[in-house]
Amino acid sequence: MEGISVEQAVEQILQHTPVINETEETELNKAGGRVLAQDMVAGFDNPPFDRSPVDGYACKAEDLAGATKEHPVRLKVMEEIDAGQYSEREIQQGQAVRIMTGAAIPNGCNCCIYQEDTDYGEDTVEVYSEQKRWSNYCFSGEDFKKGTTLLKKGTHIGYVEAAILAGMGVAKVPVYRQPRIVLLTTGDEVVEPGIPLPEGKIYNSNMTMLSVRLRELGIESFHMEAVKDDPTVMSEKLKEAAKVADMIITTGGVSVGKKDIMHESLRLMGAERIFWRVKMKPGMPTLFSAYKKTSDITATDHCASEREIPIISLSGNPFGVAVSIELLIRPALEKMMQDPSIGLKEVNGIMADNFEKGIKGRRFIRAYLENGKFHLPNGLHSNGVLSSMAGCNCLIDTKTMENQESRSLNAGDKVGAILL
Ligand SMILES: Nc1nc2c(c(=O)[nH]1)N[C@H]1C(S)=C(S)[C@@H](COP(=O)(O)OP(=O)(O)OC[C@H]3O[C@@H](n4cnc5c(N)ncnc54)[C@H](O)[C@@H]3O)O[C@H]1N2
Ligand code: MOO
Repeated sequence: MEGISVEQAVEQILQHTPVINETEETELNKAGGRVLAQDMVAGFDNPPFDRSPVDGYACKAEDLAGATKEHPVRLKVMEEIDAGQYSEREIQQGQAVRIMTGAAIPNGCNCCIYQEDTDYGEDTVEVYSEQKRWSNYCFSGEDFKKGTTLLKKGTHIGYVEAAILAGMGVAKVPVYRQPRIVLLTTGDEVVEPGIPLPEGKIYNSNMTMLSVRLRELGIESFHMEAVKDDPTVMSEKLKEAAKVADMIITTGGVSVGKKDIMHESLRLMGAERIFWRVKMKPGMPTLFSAYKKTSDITATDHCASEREIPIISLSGNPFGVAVSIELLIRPALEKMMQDPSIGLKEVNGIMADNFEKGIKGRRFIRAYLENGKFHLPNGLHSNGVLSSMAGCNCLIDTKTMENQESRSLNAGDKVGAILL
């Protein structure tokens, strides 16, 4: 197979991929999936007060010595404290307060009692069990202490991290700005879904695949366009895209046919070819270029700065696009977004089925991993066929086959894969 290895391809893509260091503030509710651009330090103890974890009563544990159902201890109930209320009262020997879960425990108390262990009394209460000091008692700061760094710069914000930020009282979250990715597809045979299909045409599945996958990986902002098979038009579109993009992804037109326009389009644009062809199936004819863009001189910034924009041109076959997104684009996004959660996850397992095609070179095979076993979907494994990939959750990498010389992959073989 012609070309460089997948690893070399990734290395070269990374070399020409910028890290986005610009930051912005986003609303807390929109922070999920973003990456923190600053350490987040607690500004107060949480909870800010000692609180009851039960609905019941708070009192002094010493008062309850020897309490049983037969010989209850009777305490005077001074007041009721519900969650959200605060009492300045100092509780004395023989006294208790009625208290609800989450309410601030008043001074003088050192335990809380489940109301089920009492007679639910209003003015006085009979308590049926002893308590140790500090039992059913949550201390202020048990969640976090003022001055503690709770989340570090570079943290991927998931639902838990977002909720921690909410608990800290943060409404605007400092995050790295999102990469601006422009998606262009080529192909005179390709039309957009939603219109009747003319003879000789197919619907554009690559654009939707790329945009939805990017969204799944946390990238919302991008521009998309289907461009006809004309190198002059495409080179203009590429130049336009380069004005706004941090990265450009194209599909189709990278092979050797008369209409494989990407080579000429990128030359006309003035982009530098870094590599063409990767030793992998599908996605072999992937073309990677870098475009040096000089930003305009502005009034405030008198020196023109040069920026490099990576242009990843994928083959048109939809399964090739699906595989290349994972192997080539994800590592670039991981670097660009400084988000380790985007990195590839590798898994090992055992083949449950035979792979019926012969294996030449390094191949990535769609599969479904369940309980350590790789199941192959029904339907063709051709590179232009996507329908059989529905429901698959991994790509088997034939480089991980125990017997590298083997041309077949059979049930029982140990093999590795990347998770989708
Ligand atoms: N003589 C040779 N022919 C081919 C070679 C070769 O080495 N010598 N390589 C083959 C391999 S491998 C691949 S992969 C393809 C790559 O072709 P291109 O990247 O130039 O892609 P296209 O020709 O434009 O399209 C390939 C295939 O995918 C369909 N397609 C394209 N765009 C879309 C889209 N947006 N949505 C859905 N489907 C799309 C297109 O209609 C073609 O069927 O070249 C082989 N040929
Ligand atoms: O590299 Mo192509 O995607 O094998 O069919």
